[in-house]
Amino acid sequence: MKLSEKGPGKRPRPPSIPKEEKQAKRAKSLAKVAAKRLKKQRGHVPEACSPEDVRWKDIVSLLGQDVVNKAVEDGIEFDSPFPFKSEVELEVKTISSNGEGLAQSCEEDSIPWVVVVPFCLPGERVKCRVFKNDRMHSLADFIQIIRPNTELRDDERVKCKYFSKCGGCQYQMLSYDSQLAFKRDVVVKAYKNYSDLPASSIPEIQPTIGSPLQYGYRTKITPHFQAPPPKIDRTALQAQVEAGEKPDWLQIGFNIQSQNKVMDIEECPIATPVLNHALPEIYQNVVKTIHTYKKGATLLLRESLDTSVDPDPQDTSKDKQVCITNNHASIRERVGGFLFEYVASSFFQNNNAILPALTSYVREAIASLYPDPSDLARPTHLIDTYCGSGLFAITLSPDFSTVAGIEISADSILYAKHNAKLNNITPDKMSFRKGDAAEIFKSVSDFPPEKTVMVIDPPRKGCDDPFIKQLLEFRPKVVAYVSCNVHTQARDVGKILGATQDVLEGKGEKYVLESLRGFDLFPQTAHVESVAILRLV
Ligand SMILES: C[S@@+](CC[C@H](N)C(=O)[O-])C[C@H]1O[C@@H](n2cnc3c(N)ncnc32)[C@H](O)[C@@H]1O
Repeated sequence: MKLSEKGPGKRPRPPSIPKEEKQAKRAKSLAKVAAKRLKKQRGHVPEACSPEDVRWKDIVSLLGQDVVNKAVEDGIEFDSPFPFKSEVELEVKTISSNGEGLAQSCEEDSIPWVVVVPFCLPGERVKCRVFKNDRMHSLADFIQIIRPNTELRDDERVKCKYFSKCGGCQYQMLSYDSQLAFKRDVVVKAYKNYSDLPASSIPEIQPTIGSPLQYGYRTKITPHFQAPPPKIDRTALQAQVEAGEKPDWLQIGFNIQSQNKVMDIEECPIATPVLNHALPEIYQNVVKTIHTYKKGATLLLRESLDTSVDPDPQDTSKDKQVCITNNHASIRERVGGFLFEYVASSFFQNNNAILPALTSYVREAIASLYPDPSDLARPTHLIDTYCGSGLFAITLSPDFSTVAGIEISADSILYAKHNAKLNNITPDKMSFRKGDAAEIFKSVSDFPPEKTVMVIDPPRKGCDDPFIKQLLEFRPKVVAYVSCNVHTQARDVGKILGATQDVLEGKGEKYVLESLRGFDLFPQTAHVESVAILRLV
């Protein structure tokens, strides 16, 4: 009989695979995936100064270089004692520069291995779930504190209801003084691990300067969300959201810790009150229109002074803070006695409260190198590389006769020129140009290097070699290096000081690191801004 003759619903079913066989097949395919992943890992070397690399240096320091070398020699550096998804209780030994706990088993015969667990502190016993194994360490999700470090931890300090789920702020259980002390250690370790400088070349690292606001300080947040699932019935979705119902799959907020998955956020305690006030309406607008989105999107909420009021650097009486969501709109803010405007999508520091302290510190740290105002060696010229919309060029300008800035973003350069005007600084004193930072050396031939200060404030990846090479050829008298990534800063400062012998040999000059200190632009998180002052002597 032909199959078609059997009629509908009469087709012979394929013989069902026994359960054990199915399980064995699945285990085999999982093992294949794990082996493939391991193969990839073995060849994977984290990029220098990346968070993985910074963590690896902390792991090596905890295990000891000899122990790591021995494990590599024995070929066991990927032999994790913790299977995927295993739940374990461990002792937290220290905290990494990324702000995660580095934990170990306390069994005497345990093999040397570190488990990286967020939201826990040195001296604590923590329960966690391993989700990834890597070279001599595992990454784990935090489950619970079994034994707290009562000297450091006070969970009453935690102000965010998403703490330990959202990937944002790891340090809320700490006192603010402890946060600042941890951040000082990050600067110390960065210079030890990345500068390649002898300890004698690194000055005593000064205490981290705290932010006047420890919550409610972030002037910019960027919640995001994913598009509707591809096969969803959009008409039904529209009816659902128009009826005021939010679909379960729609999450608008920030990423869950260690996951590439968004979680709903109704408020963010580190964001300013103005942004938190505006968030619910913006959130609801996305819910109501989600059926129109083909792709996911990132929202922008940025605090600004009301730009419909005429700008006045001195008069603050008409100041009114508003929330801007349009990427192309102008943002306005004050820093000390100066006014700044910039396009909403461009870079500007996100903690306005600490900016007067940061910019004054850089200004005073430079001035303190020449305490006598009549000193003829006092620098008169300033170059602000990576200048954005002119923050350092403008706030430091009262101490200099001539100022130049360079920046890759055309928008930021337009605004830097506008900001000079806004603050009554004339174009014969201050000029800005668009270009790669290294291009600046072509246009400052009339700047006397021995009277020039150079501010460097690059993105997280730091400076590239052509820039450092030209800096060493130009030889500005003072370099103020401001950075949101102290590891690349340490690497670059190491190159500037270390190259001195080769490049400046015969000229009787060398750069010295005069001072180094962190600024807390990012309270409740593990991030630290670092300011290094270098002088050619
Ligand atoms: C950390 S921000 C500092 C901006 C400014 N100093 C401030 O504090 O507002 C770094 C800036 O460098 C700019 N940038 C990135 N790569 C650059 C390059 N190769 N040359 C010049 N500027 C660059 C970015 O557009 C950004 O404005």
